[in-house]
Amino acid sequence: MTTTTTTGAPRSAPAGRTDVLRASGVTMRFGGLTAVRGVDLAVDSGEIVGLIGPNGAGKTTFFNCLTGLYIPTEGQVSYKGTVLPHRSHLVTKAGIARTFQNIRLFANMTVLENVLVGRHTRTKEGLLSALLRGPGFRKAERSSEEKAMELLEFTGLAGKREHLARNLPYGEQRKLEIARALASEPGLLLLDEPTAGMTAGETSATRDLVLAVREQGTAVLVIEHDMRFIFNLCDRVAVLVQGEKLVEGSPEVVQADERVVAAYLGTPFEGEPGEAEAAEVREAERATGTGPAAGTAADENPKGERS
Ligand SMILES: Nc1ncnc2c1ncn2[C@@H]1O[C@H](COP(=O)(O)OP(=O)(O)OP(=O)(O)O)[C@@H](O)[C@H]1O
Repeated sequence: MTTTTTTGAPRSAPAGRTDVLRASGVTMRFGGLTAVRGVDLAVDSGEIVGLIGPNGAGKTTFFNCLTGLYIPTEGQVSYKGTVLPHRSHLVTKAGIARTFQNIRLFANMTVLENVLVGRHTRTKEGLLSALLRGPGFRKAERSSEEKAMELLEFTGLAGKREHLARNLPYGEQRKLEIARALASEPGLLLLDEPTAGMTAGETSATRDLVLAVREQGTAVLVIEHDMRFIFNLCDRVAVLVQGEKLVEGSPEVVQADERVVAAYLGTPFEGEPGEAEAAEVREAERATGTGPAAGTAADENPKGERS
């Protein structure tokens, strides 16, 4: 895959693969702020796709639109050909699981219990029952326990099954989050900055884990600021800048795209998302005399970069 795309609907899965995720024209506005603008993105079976972009580019907002936490202002999201509801537990039930930028474990529950809670969408018992550990949950727990232990073996945490989540080292807490997400048996796993704050060794272990997740048949969409991690791991990478998809393609194509480098360095470039709107505002300010006077430092440096 070496295509570079900036516009257009998400393409269909290539031969031998099937559509897992298709996001079409997803836009999310918060009042006057458009955090995500008309983003198309597809993930196919067997793929690991990276989503990168500078701080505030809209990556997490886009994830929240995919997982039903936000109702997109425009656009729609399908999973395996079915449009998803705007309810996060129904999205999980449909087959999309996620981890969050900040660790969200049940700190005072054991490692095993955390994974068992993650099973609740695949059992008849609800989350409340799981948290209260009522009789119905205990029965369902017996059949879930085997699956949970498999996941703990898979993530290398089986030996710590009885440890409280809060006592795990940071890297293992991140692993536990992934194990818990996998407990819902997803077809797509969304990871939001899985290596943030990790040592090089932990990052490398996370890479191996994500590759193993793919081997087990779960496609992955991952947000990450660690470029080395993304470019070594992903089959395809999409770049968001100011809420818009700027580039999408193989890691080689994306790394070589000078617009991506410029976006990270904060250097203006031709056709930059939001640049046309910014130029209109500057023109209006000039016309009404409300903007900075021509020739000032601010006018020459419209992005307000420090020199
Ligand atoms: N609930 C919200 N209400 C208002 N504005 C929001 C909300 N969530 C996000 N934003 C704004 O939307 C923009 C995109 O934020 P978002 O967190 O999605 O970016 P990001 O690419 O994930 O950034 P980072 O890499 O720093 O996590 C930012 O300007 C942010 O302030």
